[in-house]
This record gives sequence, structure tokens and C-alpha cells, in this order.
Amino acid sequence: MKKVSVLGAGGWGTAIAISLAKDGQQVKLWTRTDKSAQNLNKTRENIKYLPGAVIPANVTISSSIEKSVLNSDIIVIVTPSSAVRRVCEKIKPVISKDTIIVTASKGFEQNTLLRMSEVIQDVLGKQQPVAVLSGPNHAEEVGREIPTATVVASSKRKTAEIVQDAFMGPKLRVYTNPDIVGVETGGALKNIIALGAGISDGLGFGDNTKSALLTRGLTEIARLGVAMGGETVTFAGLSGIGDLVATCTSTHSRNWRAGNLLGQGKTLDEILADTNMVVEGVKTARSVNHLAEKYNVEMPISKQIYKVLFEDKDPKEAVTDLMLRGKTNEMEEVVITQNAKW
Ligand SMILES: NC(=O)C1=CN([C@@H]2O[C@H](COP(=O)(O)OP(=O)(O)OC[C@H]3O[C@@H](n4cnc5c(N)ncnc54)[C@H](O)[C@@H]3O)[C@@H](O)[C@H]2O)C=CC1
Ligand SMILES: O=C(CO)COP(=O)(O)O
Repeated sequence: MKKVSVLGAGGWGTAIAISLAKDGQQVKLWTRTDKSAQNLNKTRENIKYLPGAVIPANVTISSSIEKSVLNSDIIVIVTPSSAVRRVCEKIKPVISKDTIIVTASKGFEQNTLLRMSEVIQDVLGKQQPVAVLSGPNHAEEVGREIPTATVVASSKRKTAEIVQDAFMGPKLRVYTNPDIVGVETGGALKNIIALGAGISDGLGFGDNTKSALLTRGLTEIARLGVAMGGETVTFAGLSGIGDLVATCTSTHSRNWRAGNLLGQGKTLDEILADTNMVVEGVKTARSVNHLAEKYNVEMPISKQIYKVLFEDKDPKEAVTDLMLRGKTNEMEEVVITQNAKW
């Protein structure tokens, strides 16, 4: 049995805590406010973020982050990506150098453009063992114990395998992968394409359109991911195409839902004001606008979505611009890499 702390009690943090507790781990779940801790303790249900899933008795819920991480073997950080640095700063004085830190948040840090695992090592040091958990994993389904598969990536095989053992169970199958960059970028970048898939559905377009968006979206995700150091083949796996399909085709997805409303004519401000949930793709679209420039890669779909989000571009005009973009060859610029190994 492992002692696992889950930091962040939104939908995904709650589902992770439930899944780990059902597999027999000793779980502590940290939530930001006293009020939220009291409510979760009283109802044993996260009514705001994951209604309908019972939080087992072997999950200890607290609003004290210090108490929540004390003596843990594994700490899973699953707040919105914008809060990951602050969370690391808070736990730094209390955690051991051997504790494995897992990031389950999908995004980049806005001002530094760092991946979440890089943010963690920036604060806690390069020696701290770090892993990334990412895959097609809607909290609503994991919380209801619907069979799901996911990936744990780490530069150290032992670290990945410890996390794999802790999470693996009859309802959650866990694969390991040495390609931390590929797994992490796939999980973050698909949120932008999910916004696009939602826009397409909101505009009343069809399956052909969405399939084109996903396929060409995957091309540009892999293009940037490989430029950042990821392996081509990772984007064909669960954290690449797998998560892209789950997110772009599901009404569970907050990114798809936000895009759908944009396609129907709502503004971004209206949409964000109307939800208490995090829509990571919005901030990621900003980061990727800079990352594409930094790595000198073409990301036409992400670029048009950026314009719709932040430059008031009419989504229909964005689609026309994508359709009439300069002619190209499907096989052009395909870069095959495979370097990451243990
Ligand atoms: N919901 C899902 O199915 C999945 C979500 N993720 C990722 O997990 C991360 C968290 O998402 P969800 O759990 O869905 O969030 P959510 O939208 O369900 O709820 C957000 C949670 O974050 C908390 N929060 C907000 N600001 C915070 C801060 N500064 N410090 C600590 N907590 C803060 C809120 O109190 C709330 O509990 C995101 O990066 C998301 O992309 C990854 C896989 C699946
Ligand atoms: O990452 C997810 C599923 O794997 C959840 O996606 P959303 O953040 O769009 O809900």
C-alpha cells in the first residue's frame, strides 16, 4: 500500500483519489478552502465538480496542504496548470527528496512556457523524481469506474513503474513511457483542437469536418511536440491520438463545450463567466502561439483558434481561411524521431 496525496479537488483530482482508494492506497485529498473540505467530508461527494461519485472512507480530506503531503510516497498535483508553481512552493519545505511528484494537469505555464513537469523541477530541483500522468481520461468516467487506460511518463523507469503500480487496477490500465515531453505536450495541445472540434460542431458542420480537424490537428500537435523533444510515435499513443479523440468527441470535455458555445455565437468572456471549471485550452492557445514561433513550426489550426479566441475573428472566416490555405502535401515535414529510452 502506498501513501498518496492528491492536491486539487476538482473533477480530475476527485476521480483520481477515488480510483486510488478503491485500489487500496492510503489517500489524502487536498482542497483549497475549509468550506470545501467540510462539504466534501460531510457529503462524501464532490457535488460541484464530480456529482454522483462516492468518495470512499479511506480518502482523508483536508484543506491543510502541509498535513496532506506529510510522509507521502507519491504526490499527485492536479490543480489547474496556472496553480502548479504555487502548489510546489507550498509543499517544498515539507516534502522529502524521495517523494515522487506526479503532474496530472494539462497545460503550459503562461509566462515561462514551461511544461508542468519542468515547473515542478524548477521549484523542487532536478533531483526530485517526477512523472506525468496523461491520457484519454474524463473524470466523469474514471469516477464511475468505467474501464479506462492511461500513461505514466518519466525519465526514470523505476519512477514510472512505482506510479504505474499505484494507479493500476481492474478499471484503470496504466502504461509507462520514457517520453515525458511527448506525453506531456500531447495532453496539453489536444485541448486547443478540442476547442476547434467544439466550434465545428457549434457551427453545424459534420463528421468530415471534425475528422479533418482531428487528423490535421494531430499533425501539428506532433510537429510542435517533436520540435520540443518528443518522439513521433508517442503521438500515436494514448496520450496523443487517444486523448485527442476522447476530448474532441465528448460532451464531457470542457474544451469541446466551450468551443461549441463559441461556434453558436457566444463570446469567450460569456462562456468563461458561466463556468466554475477550468478550460485549459484557452490559456494553452496563448502559450502555443508563442511556442510555435519559438520553435518555428507551422500550426495553422491552433493559430486560427487563437484568432477566434483573442482577436474576435469570426469562426466561419477562420474555417474558410483554413480551407483556402496554401496547397500542401500530406507527407511533407513528417519527422520521425525515436530517441527516448530507459
Ligand atoms: N476533468 C478531467 O476530466 C481532466 C482534467 N485534467 C486536468 O486536470 C487539471 C484540473 O482539472 P479539473 O480537476 O477538471 O478541474 P475542475 O475544473 O473540475 O476544477 C478546478 C479545481 O481547481 C481548484 N483550483 C482552482 N484554482 C486553484 C488554485 N490556485 N489552487 C488550488 N486549487 C485550485 C478549484 O477549487 C477546483 O477544485 C487541469 O489541468 C485539467 O486539464 C486532466 C485529465 C482529465
Ligand atoms: O483531459 C481531459 C480528458 O482526457 C479532459 O478534457 P477537458 O479539460 O476538455 O474536459
